[in-house]
Amino acid sequence: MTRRPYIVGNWKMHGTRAMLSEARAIDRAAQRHMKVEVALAPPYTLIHPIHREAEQIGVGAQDCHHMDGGAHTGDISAAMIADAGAKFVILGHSERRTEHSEGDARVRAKAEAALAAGLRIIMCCGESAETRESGKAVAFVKRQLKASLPPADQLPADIGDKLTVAYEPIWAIGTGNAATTDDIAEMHGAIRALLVELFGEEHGRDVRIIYGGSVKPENAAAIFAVPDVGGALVGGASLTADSFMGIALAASEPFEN
Ligand SMILES: O=C(CO)COP(=O)(O)O
Repeated sequence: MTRRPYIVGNWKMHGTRAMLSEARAIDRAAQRHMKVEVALAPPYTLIHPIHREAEQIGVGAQDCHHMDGGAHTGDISAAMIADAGAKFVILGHSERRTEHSEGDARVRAKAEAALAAGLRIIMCCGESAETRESGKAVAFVKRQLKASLPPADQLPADIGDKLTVAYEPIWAIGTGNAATTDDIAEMHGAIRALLVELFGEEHGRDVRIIYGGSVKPENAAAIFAVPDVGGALVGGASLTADSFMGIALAASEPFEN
């Protein structure tokens, strides 16, 4: 099955209620791009207000704790974000891995907790500039992803619906320098091969692999034309409806010919 392109906005630590008008505009515009699946991961505080109003877009969170509950001051569980209206959660983002010392085993525990709470997951992976320069990017990402994903027997049968992989090279995030289409093609091909090895031909091909790192309306069409690119995880350019929907338009055009 070929799934719709998946365009996800990661608002990171941006957005107060004043941003709800932007979310509304994204939701309205998304109704015109039904061939693309559009979603937003706002800060926790905006999940419920966006969920209440959104008719077309999916709403998710940027992280969750790996435990169901308990004495974890300042944390939030998968069940809590689901209760607020989240349908998915981004896990293993490099900013979490770096700023909160999250290793692969912790990320994997979060994935198991999220799936148990009925959430879909967007599992992030990506190498640093040093790793790329040393020529070990593909090996690093394959190892990181394999260690961060739950084993096949713990994943639900509808794996292509529950799991999306996001390749986000750290050096491309927020820099304005997206990876080249050649680098994206090589990495997404390697990730696809790993997914087929882990989950079998049918399920491994059903999982969308989306690219993140300085995606903008100007470079989106070229990136979406790369084989095995199933959408984008967008930071800065998802903060306004104009630029975010410019990216969604680039994803829908080839499918509207
Ligand atoms: O980290 C990202 C999305 O999760 C990418 O951020 P930018 O689009 O701002 O580079």
